Amino acid sequence: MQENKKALVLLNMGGARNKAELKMFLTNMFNDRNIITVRNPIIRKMIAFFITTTRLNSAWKNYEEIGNESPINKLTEKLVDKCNESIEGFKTYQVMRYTPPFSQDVVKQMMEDKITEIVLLPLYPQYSTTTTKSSVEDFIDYLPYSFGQNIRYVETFYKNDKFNDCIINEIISKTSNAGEYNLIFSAHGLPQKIVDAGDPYQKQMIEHVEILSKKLEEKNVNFKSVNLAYQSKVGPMKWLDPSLDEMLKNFKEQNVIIYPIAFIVDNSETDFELDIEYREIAHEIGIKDYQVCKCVNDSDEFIEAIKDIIK
Ligand SMILES: C=CC1=C(C)c2cc3[nH]c(cc4nc(cc5[nH]c(cc1n2)c(C)c5CCC(=O)O)C(CCC(=O)O)=C4C)c(C)c3C=C
Ligand SMILES: [Fe+2]
Ligand SMILES: [Fe+2]
Repeated sequence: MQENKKALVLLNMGGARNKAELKMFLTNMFNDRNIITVRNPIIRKMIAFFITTTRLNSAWKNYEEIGNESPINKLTEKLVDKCNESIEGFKTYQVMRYTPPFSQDVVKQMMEDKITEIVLLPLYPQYSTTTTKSSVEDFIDYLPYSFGQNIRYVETFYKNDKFNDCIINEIISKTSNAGEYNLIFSAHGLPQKIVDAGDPYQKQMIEHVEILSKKLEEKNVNFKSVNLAYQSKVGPMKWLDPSLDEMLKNFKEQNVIIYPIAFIVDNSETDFELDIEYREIAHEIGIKDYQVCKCVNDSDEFIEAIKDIIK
């Protein structure tokens, strides 16, 4: 009888290691039918070409400020290594959606490794068609038909208690005086049109913030205020409200702690946007102390949460 060989596959977005990869990232992202939802692939290709061409140089300047690459790749690799050291019974792989390693190549490797059972873990706590669905569909597209049904995926894990403990502990580590700080959960934004078409991301995000607020209350950690805002708007369309820029304006001469609630590992949106760009905005507004929490990354606590999430 054939031995059962299980794989845990971490799915993430990817990010640029250099300027050529930023072009690749943008091209692949804007050709994704879950991101640009126009049906005609030729029109989508034209839109992708237009956005990539106009955005490339200005976007690259942001990566120059964080060492010429996104931290997302190295941090996801560290997480994979730690899973391989600590999670028994699984070989862990990573797949990125818009930069290598791509599904096609990893699936090929997994078939060579004679994997017979797969658990997909998209590194997005809340479900979105633009992230979870896009990554899972892309992976399954490359899985040979002969592999059969031995595959399952984690749709969301924002309700997982161990995961939420990781978030709470990071937030608590930022101050010994919560009453003096406003806590802002900052989520990556989404076009309103995608939510109106049925994407559950906003609803789950609101629920996640409620769960975390309750957990803080239970621990008797009482922030001056707890808020949810959306960062990283791209283009002229309406995106989810309130934006992080607008939210920060409420806290002139006050202290703020930001938690990046949509991400598992730090990336350009945390290291550049939150830590550099929004910090400057906060300074201009007159915010006194502005702190950005780290994502859960490859912390021992998060590895324990993964064990619980996939069990
Ligand atoms: C229409 C555009 C975009 C949608 C929708 C979108 C959704 C979305 N994205 C993330 C997570 C990440 N996005 C990242 C970068 C990034 N995102 C967009 C656009 C959309 N995202 C762009 C154009 C970029 C590149 C940077 C830039 O030019 O602004 C990243 C960072 C990758 C890295 O380089 O480190 C992450 C992570 C989520 C969770 C999400 C929807 C829920
Ligand atoms: Fe994004
Ligand atoms: Fe951005």
